[in-house]
Amino acid sequence: MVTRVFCQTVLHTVSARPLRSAILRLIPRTALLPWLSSRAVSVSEWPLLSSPPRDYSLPNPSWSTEMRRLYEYYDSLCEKEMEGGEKKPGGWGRLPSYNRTLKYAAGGKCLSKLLKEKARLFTRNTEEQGAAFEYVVFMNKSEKRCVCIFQAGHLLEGPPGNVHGGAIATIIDTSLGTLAGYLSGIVMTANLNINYCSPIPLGSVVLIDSVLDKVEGRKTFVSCQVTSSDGSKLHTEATGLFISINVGHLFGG
Ligand SMILES: CCCCCCCCCCCCCC(=O)SCCNC(=O)CCNC(=O)[C@H](O)C(C)(C)COP(=O)(O)OP(=O)(O)OC[C@H]1O[C@@H](n2cnc3c(N)ncnc32)[C@H](O)[C@@H]1OP(=O)(O)O
Repeated sequence: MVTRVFCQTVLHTVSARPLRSAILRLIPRTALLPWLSSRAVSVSEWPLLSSPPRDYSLPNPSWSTEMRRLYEYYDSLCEKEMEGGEKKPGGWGRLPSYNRTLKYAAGGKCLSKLLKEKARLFTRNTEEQGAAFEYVVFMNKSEKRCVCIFQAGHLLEGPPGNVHGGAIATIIDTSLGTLAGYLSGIVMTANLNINYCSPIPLGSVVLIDSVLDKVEGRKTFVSCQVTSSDGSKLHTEATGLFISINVGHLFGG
């Protein structure tokens, strides 16, 4: 709370960008985590917005039967509050997803003012449902693993009828980055290695299963496999290196 108030004060009062960055660099990453990480967000915790932001990871009419089936499967594994306030243990949790991560993270509204007003998260930049990246991430903290259910829309075409390699890299970066960020705080991608094994048909649903390999100081090593929804076909394999940064790094510090 103290950190949050401090950051908001700095951002409101310090207008010189280098000085602002320098001050923000002094704040430990871990202190910022609770209000920057996407898992800290819930609509009920966002009283500053006049209308709640759209959570793009919830089912919408463009989702295929397979996408819904997988969503319902992982959702059934999630921790749920039961009648009487007791929690049904599950180990899994669904991560909400907004089109301006920083703005909708609790307390991030002030930081987001420093960024371009029209900026949108690359994977959530169209309102046309089903056109591009339809995905939802389920996190298993104890297993240090996450599963992303991804349905590739028609705007992601590369080879005729199949998904563009850059779009595949994007959803891999998103999945691995979400896992690394969840486990290590604010991170940036330093390295991605991708092996494309078989094409992903447009409109199909795939699973991106990501795991933590190791953490060495500021370096978080993660890897993933992209498979068909029944797991029978391997489409892509990747490894990623994510480096923990101070928030000032995002502002040129
Ligand atoms: C914020 C809220 C998020 C919420 C979730 C949103 C969901 C969406 C998720 C979307 C996710 C999307 C995410 C995105 O798309 S992030 C966007 C794409 N990434 C970038 O633009 C990053 C650009 N690069 C940099 O900013 C810096 O180079 C970084 C920050 C990466 C490191 O610069 P920094 O000056 O800080 O660190 P350092 O140079 O002292 O190096 C430190 C250590 O790391 C080792 N090293 C460095 N680079 C490499 C390399 N390439 N291979 C192997 N090793 C490497 C290095 O040897 C050293 O090791 P050691 O000597 O200590 O052993």
